[in-house]
Amino acid sequence: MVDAGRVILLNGASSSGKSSLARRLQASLDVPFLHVSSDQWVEAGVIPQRRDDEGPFNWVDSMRPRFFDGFHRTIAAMAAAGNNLIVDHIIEYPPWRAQLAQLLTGLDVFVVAVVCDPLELQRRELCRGDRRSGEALAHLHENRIHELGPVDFSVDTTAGITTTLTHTVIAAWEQRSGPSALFYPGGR
Ligand SMILES: Nc1ncnc2c1ncn2[C@@H]1O[C@H](COP(=O)(O)OP(=O)(O)OP(=O)(O)O)[C@@H](O)[C@H]1O
Repeated sequence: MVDAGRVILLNGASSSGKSSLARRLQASLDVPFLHVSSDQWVEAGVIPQRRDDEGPFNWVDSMRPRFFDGFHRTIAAMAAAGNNLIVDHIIEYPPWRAQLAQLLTGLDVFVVAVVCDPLELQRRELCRGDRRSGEALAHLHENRIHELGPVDFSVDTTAGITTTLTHTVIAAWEQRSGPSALFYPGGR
């Protein structure tokens, strides 16, 4: 039996800087961590381009729930195989958080809220041009992703992801004790 990997779970709105922070953490940590994101699957072309509103290609009601159900299971599977993971994710709904808590029970998990000023989120969204306008604010105000339950640590990327900020996250992770806040009851 291998020892399970440790999981650092970054949760933040689109454009909050999760992927950028994940890469900085990966580069700074003294042990290898895999950076895992559902975006990587999307960018690799796993999803068929056809996304009809009805029938088997219906994305919103049919394919998307299964896609993320499976993505959540892969996090647990990769960690169980002994991989340390930095998971870059948007926990959009209370059942997603509950499922992650259930799947990751018994593992060493550290949940980090990646927050950013809404105006800066909108600015980044506009600049990058590869995200739907309003997506980041929808994560904050419709999904209320930062109200789904307690976290272990929180970082604000509004002023940039500096070496100091990266080391602050690593120091907090190194000082973690007891079960992750992920396993405490959710917020709303
Ligand atoms: N601190 C920052 N200051 C300025 N720009 C940033 C900062 N962090 C990230 N960006 C830029 O904002 C955009 C989004 O960053 P990133 O991909 O890291 O966010 P994300 O939270 O992973 O987004 P998504 O969930 O949409 O994939 C990128 O173009 C990135 O270069």
